[in-house]
Amino acid sequence: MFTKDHHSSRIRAAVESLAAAPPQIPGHIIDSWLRCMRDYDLDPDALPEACIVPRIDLESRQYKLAQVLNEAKAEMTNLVQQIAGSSYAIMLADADGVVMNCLGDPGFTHAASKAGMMSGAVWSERHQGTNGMGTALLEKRPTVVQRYEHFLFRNTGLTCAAAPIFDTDGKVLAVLDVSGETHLAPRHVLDLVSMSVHAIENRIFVKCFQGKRFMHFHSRPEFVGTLSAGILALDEDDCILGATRHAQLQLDVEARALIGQPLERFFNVSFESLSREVVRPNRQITPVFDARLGRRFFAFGAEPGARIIVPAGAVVRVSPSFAQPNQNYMEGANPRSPLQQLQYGPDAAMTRIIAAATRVLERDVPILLRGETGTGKEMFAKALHRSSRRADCPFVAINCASIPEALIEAELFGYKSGAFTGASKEGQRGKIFQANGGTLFLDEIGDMPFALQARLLRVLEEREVTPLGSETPVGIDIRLVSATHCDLLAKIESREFREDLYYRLQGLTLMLPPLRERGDRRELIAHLLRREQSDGVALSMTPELLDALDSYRWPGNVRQLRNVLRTMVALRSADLLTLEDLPPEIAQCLVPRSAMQDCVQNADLELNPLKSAEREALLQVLHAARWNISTVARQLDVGRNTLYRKLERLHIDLSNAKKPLKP
Ligand SMILES: Nc1ncnc2c1ncn2[C@@H]1O[C@H](COP(=O)(O)OP(=O)(O)OP(=O)(O)O)[C@@H](O)[C@H]1O
Repeated sequence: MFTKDHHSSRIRAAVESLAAAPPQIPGHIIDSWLRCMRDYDLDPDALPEACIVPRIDLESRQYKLAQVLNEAKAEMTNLVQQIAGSSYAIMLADADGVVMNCLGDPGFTHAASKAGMMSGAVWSERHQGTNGMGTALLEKRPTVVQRYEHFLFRNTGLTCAAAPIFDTDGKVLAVLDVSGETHLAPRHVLDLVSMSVHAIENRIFVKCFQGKRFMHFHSRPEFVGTLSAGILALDEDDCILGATRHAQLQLDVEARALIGQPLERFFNVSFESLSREVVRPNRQITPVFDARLGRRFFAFGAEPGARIIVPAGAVVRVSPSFAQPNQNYMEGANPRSPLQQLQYGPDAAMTRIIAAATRVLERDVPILLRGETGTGKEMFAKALHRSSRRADCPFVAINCASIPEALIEAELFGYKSGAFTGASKEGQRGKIFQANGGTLFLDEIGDMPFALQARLLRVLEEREVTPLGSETPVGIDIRLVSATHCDLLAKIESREFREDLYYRLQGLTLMLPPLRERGDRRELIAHLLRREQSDGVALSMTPELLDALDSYRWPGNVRQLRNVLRTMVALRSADLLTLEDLPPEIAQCLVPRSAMQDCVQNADLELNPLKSAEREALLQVLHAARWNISTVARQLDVGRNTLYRKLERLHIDLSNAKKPLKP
């Protein structure tokens, strides 16, 4: 145990006379201490303020790193389970050392956030001195930093194990870290972190080359299909499209020398000869030879669509039929924009409105969002803003229904000092001006006082605001998004809403579907439940509960669903939620599942006998699989999209099938 003085004199002595540094201090730690003193001018005793990036910066970094974060999620949850019970935080930071995601032991993550271990905190070496994430990013290799190896005395309570995540060209994308106050066996933890990093890299690789053929290989047969195996992605002509880091290591060739080359230049096999083995019940591996050096490897080939082995550390503990995120929607070769992330699975209405909004994203078209309360209109407006080039400028929301009528004018347009009794001396910039360069979201626009509507219209037409008490207009550049749950046409009819303003607001009107009509409801439930498990505890639910939540009518839409899940999580007796956890007011409204089938049986159909028989057969399979589309797709060995097309052709309407007959 060192005192503060001891700690800093030990570092200074080691840096000043490298030869005299105690041998137990590893070389990479001394190198890092040197950088801290000479390059960053840090003081071991200093207590610098934790550096936290602004929220908007964090969100844009998370957006850029979306694919890595998506693929890392499951692995981080695995890690949580593997080191459960210790006081630790598991963090993923981007290549600049900014923490993107932080999970861990609930007791510790609270204390950890005080030590700056939280989303948005910067753990680069420059900011925090020698530390797991910052030093691993610079060293570009898995790194342990134990207590007094930290440069800043204030971090010496921690032990960190971190490993960088690379892309296939060797560029560092991010870093995964486990940091704790307890003295975890650091080498063991580093092994776990390194395994998770390999699993994440493999997942990203497989996702990037989705639909391609893969060859898995290793020099030892027992390692084929494990994390240490190499994976090559191949096109139909056996040409190499990509290679994982392990593939490059084993072949001792860099990606750029592999890509575009025929497979036969490196192995004495064709993909055909390998994949023939895969159809056998027990996946066989085939001995193959390195075409250049004659070394022996073992390999198997996986056809596109075949279940690809993405070796992972441990299996995530979720109930087997709990809706997993729909792979096609949650992930993809390209990161999804914040708008696209609002869709969790197949749903025609969401696809349509997201596509329409994306088309006008960079055009000066005002958007009017309609939809029942709680359908996510404000979330949609925010996502629209974050997906556009205005993302770095303000998003300003104003709820026209909740501001007293007397204040709304000042709130919107601002005022000069002394404009009215009670006005502040300095005056105030109105919300419209605050949104300059960004997005102004007018929620509950139907409740805007009639008299004000004319002023708003003028602002929109002339693109300038004149604060109360002023005569000088100020030019503005805003994107306008408004929202309402009421029928504006009826309000126009009753002379409560100006028709000219209505047409000015609705350059594009988008109707958000109620939750009960969304085809991605089950995936949305799964997503919201995952959001509630921020303390790192893996929550799951029984299939019965998922069915029940799926079939409820949700008058309060996504807001109500989120609140119900939040309550269930808070009051739960175990991490596996069951029907018992349902709030009574929801449980009372449920209808037995058998009653739900009628609507699909009695559809008014015009199908030929063959199609009718196919429909019957498919209904039976769906029924047996509890209407789980992924299960059915797997059983029938077709893709989910093909299955959805088939359902449509055979007039099987899933959302009807699952809806209760009465709310
Ligand atoms: N697509 C979504 N994904 C995750 N959560 C959502 C989604 N849509 C809505 N929510 C949740 O529901 C809550 C309500 O959403 P939001 O305020 O955007 O709805 P709204 O339609 O604007 O409601 P209101 O009409 O009552 O103002 C949000 O706080 C959010 O937690």
